[in-house]
Amino acid sequence: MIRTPLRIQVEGLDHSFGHHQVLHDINLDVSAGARLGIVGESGSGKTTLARLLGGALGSSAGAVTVNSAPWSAVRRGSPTRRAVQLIYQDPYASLTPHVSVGSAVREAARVCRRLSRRKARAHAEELLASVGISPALAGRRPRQLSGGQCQRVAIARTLAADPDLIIADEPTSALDISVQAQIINLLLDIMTRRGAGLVLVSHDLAVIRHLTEEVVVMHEGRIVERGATASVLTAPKHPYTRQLCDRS
Ligand SMILES: Nc1ncnc2c1ncn2[C@@H]1O[C@H](COP(=O)(O)OP(=O)(O)OP(=O)(O)O)[C@@H](O)[C@H]1O
Repeated sequence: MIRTPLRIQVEGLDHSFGHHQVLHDINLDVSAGARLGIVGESGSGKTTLARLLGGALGSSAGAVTVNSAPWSAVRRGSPTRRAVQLIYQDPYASLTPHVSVGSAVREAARVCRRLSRRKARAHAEELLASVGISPALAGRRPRQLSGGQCQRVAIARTLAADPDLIIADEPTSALDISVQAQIINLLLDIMTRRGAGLVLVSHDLAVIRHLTEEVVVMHEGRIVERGATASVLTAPKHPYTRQLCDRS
């Protein structure tokens, strides 16, 4: 299938929850090959921005567009919607509790790739194997797996959609240190082997340095600094970025 090159544009985005304005005048351009990090202290608006970028949260008309259309105009299940996949901090939250992990990945493969049930089953097994989940675990429900295993399943399900861009919000922060590196390496492998782009929200500047080429620094709902990851993190210009780097 030939796809339109993906481009998400954010222009003058403000966002409020009730009377609380949490994002102020955000401007950002993200395309399929992006490797963009979003950093900032807790409450600075990173998750909100990630969800708006991925169309998981509605924005004021026209402030966030995907291939020039507002997310609200992009149909569920459409190729554009599938091209952008979100991975959340809590791996259990992104899976349905009573559905076995094998079924979750199989169903995603069936719907996203329009496969027959038989082919979807085989494809789901391949995807689970590719993230290191053995077929013996496919019948388990999310809570019968560890957090790390569950995050792998969430990634396998994301891969079923063959995304151009993965938006990952703190994908390792709920996991044991020993498992974090495995998930990071998995994301790196997906980017290099499948050519998917990544928008990564993380508190961990070492991870941001490892996985991204550009970074935006958020403070109190505004982007206060942006640029090549290596230069922003090595020679931060904004005082807030300096503080962030000093603390890590
Ligand atoms: N659904 C919501 N309803 C009301 N307020 C919200 C909602 N989601 C987020 N907020 C508020 O918006 C602000 C930004 O939150 P957000 O989760 O985007 O920050 P963050 O930088 O991702 O923080 P963290 O690093 O702790 O996850 C916070 O003040 C938060 O309390």
